[in-house]
Formats: sequence, structure tokens, C-alpha cells
Amino acid sequence: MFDQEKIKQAVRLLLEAIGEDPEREGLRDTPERVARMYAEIFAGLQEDPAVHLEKYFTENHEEMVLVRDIPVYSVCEHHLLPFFGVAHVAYIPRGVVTGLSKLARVVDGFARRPQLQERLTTQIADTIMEKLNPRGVLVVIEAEHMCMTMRGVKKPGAKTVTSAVRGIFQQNAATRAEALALIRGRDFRP
Ligand SMILES: Nc1nc2c(ncn2[C@@H]2O[C@H](COP(=O)(O)OP(=O)(O)OP(=O)(O)O)[C@@H](O)[C@H]2O)c(=O)[nH]1
Ligand SMILES: [Zn+2]
Repeated sequence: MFDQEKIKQAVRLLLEAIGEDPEREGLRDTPERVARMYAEIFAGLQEDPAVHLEKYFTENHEEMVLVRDIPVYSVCEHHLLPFFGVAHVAYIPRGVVTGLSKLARVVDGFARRPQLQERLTTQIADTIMEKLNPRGVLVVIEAEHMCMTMRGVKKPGAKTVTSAVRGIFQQNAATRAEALALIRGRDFRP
């Protein structure tokens, strides 16, 4: 469970450890604020994102559905610094489609926890495969990691691109190429 009191204590300790005075005016409410912020940015730990895909509609659209440029904010589990960018989620339904917003809710549910970009990508793809049993899923995430920009190797602008490809997108190169072309915003020309 989420322990707000423990987070407050930890933030107070952190401030002391860097040589700050947690009692000075500007910092007095900081432990409380950080606890509220953590409850928000790690809210995914308290939910099972698969639940969002339990509502779906019967529809005979067995063609590609792509939601492109879904904003993603997550936190890298190595440094607890943000990584952020966009997710693209494509699937080819088999008899049922889900609400478009539910795809973004699944992305959020897995993003709001200490994460690895690779794991985030595969969790989204595998959850959609399991819950909707589609003909295939393709998830691409493009993100910038603050741990690579404001510290360490310091390479602002470097983008990490990860993909997870399942079902027909794996088996059929033309279908995969079509999805990737649509993600890039270009017409597909086989
Ligand atoms: N594969 C992967 N690596 C990540 C992700 N987020 C951060 N990292 C990397 O995790 C690694 C942790 O490396 P360590 O050597 O343990 O930590 P570090 O000494 O702080 O490493 P530097 O960042 O190179 O200074 C770094 O190379 C980060 O770039 C991610 O989502 N996926
Ligand atoms: Zn990191």
C-alpha cells in the first residue's frame, strides 16, 4: 500500500542528507507535497491496467486501429528521474474493438510506476494481446530520459525508441511496414 507518512519522513531525511534545513519556510511543506506528487506519478502501482480493456464492443473492423502520439510520462527505476515522450499503439481487432481512450489508459497505468522503457512497451503490448485477443499488436515508444540529459552522460535530445510486436505484425512484414509508415505520418506505399 501507499504510505504517505513514510514518504514524508524519507523526503525530510533526504533534505537533511543534502545539507538542507527541512524546517526553513520554502521547504516546510515539501515532504507533504512530494508525498502527494508520488501518489499521483506512481498511481499505476495501485491499479491493474488490464481492467480498462474489460469494456469492449463487438465490431467487424478487422483492419488496423492506430492511436498515435499518446503522451507518456514515466519514471526510470534506476535514478527515479522522469522519462517522457510518446507512445504509438496499433492493433488489428478480431471481432471486438475497445474504446480509444482505454488504450491511453493502459499506457498511463503501466507508465505511472518505477519503470524501464522496454518493460513498459512489452507490458502494454502483452496486456492488449491478452485482453482483446486481437490479430496483432504493435507498440512503439519514443522517449527522452532525464537521467541521460541532466546528469551522467548528459546527452539532451537523445531519443530511445522501443517496440513490441505481436501476432500478425510479427508474421507479416507488409502489415508491420504499414503500421510503421502510419506512425511516421506518411501514406503507406507497399
Ligand atoms: N535499458 C534501459 N536502461 C535505462 C532506462 N532508464 C535508464 N537506463 C539506464 O540505466 C543505466 C544504469 O546504469 P548504472 O551504471 O547502474 O548507473 P549510473 O552509474 O548512474 O550510470 P550512468 O547513467 O551511465 O551514469 C544507465 O545506463 C541508464 O541510462 C531504461 O528505461 N531502459
Ligand atoms: Zn535513469
